[in-house]
Amino acid sequence: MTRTDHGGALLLLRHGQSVSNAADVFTGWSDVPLSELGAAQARGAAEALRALGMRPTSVHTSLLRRSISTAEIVTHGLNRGWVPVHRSWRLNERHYGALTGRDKRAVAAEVDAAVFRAWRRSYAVAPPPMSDDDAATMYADDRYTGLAPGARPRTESLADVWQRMLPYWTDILFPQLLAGQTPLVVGHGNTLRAFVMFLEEIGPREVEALDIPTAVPMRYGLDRRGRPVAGPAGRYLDPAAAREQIRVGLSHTPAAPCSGGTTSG
Ligand SMILES: O=C(O)[C@@H](CO)OP(=O)(O)O
Repeated sequence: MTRTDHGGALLLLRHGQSVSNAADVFTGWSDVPLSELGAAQARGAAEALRALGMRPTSVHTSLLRRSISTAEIVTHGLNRGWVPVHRSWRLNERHYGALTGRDKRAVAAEVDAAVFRAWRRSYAVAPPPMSDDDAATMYADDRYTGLAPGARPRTESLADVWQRMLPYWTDILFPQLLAGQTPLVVGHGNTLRAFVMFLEEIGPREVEALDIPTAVPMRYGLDRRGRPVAGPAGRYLDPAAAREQIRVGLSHTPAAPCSGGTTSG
């Protein structure tokens, strides 16, 4: 694979608001649709990318419909519905274990605030695992038949998320970037936290304060060493839109740490 002079650019986008985000429910691998606001946010993301002249050459989604729908809205909004699409369970949201489908405020009322925060935002701590029955239902879904039984998560920490995303970066995204392409990854709040942690070499403590707003595009170019770097304005193509999302998000679940500006999405 030949590397171009400038390398490619990686575009990252969290899906638009889902109905579970709107209801403040732990989502993880549950497959919920976009809310009306989420679909409008996806149209806005397409508009932002078009205004800034961003032209993705491939699109990468999880197997979850909030990622797939957002990607469809964005590519059609850019008049680039023809670009190759790759989908992988490796890009799924972090598996939220036994918290999946539970009301965030109800869980916050049951456990110590530090435990709740560690489940949501720490690097190393995973929430309690999903029950056998719930896992059996989840993995009866056709989309997961390719996943070896031993590789079907019952819960995941952010560290686990990065481990299962790493082959996708190494085998699919990085070669595309070295070839000068512009892959667009339409991901999830916690998978994109793991991506940003890796790309910006953020440490486990610092990542606790990192949150990713819905449908605000981010861009990383490649430096001369092939290391991805954020542009002069930082990771967000529209920092003002990111700040607005963060401000709105702070009215949700009272668990997000405040330093660095976070949102529950
Ligand atoms: O529920 C989820 O899967 C995630 C993102 O939507 O929530 P949180 O922001 O609490 O990690």
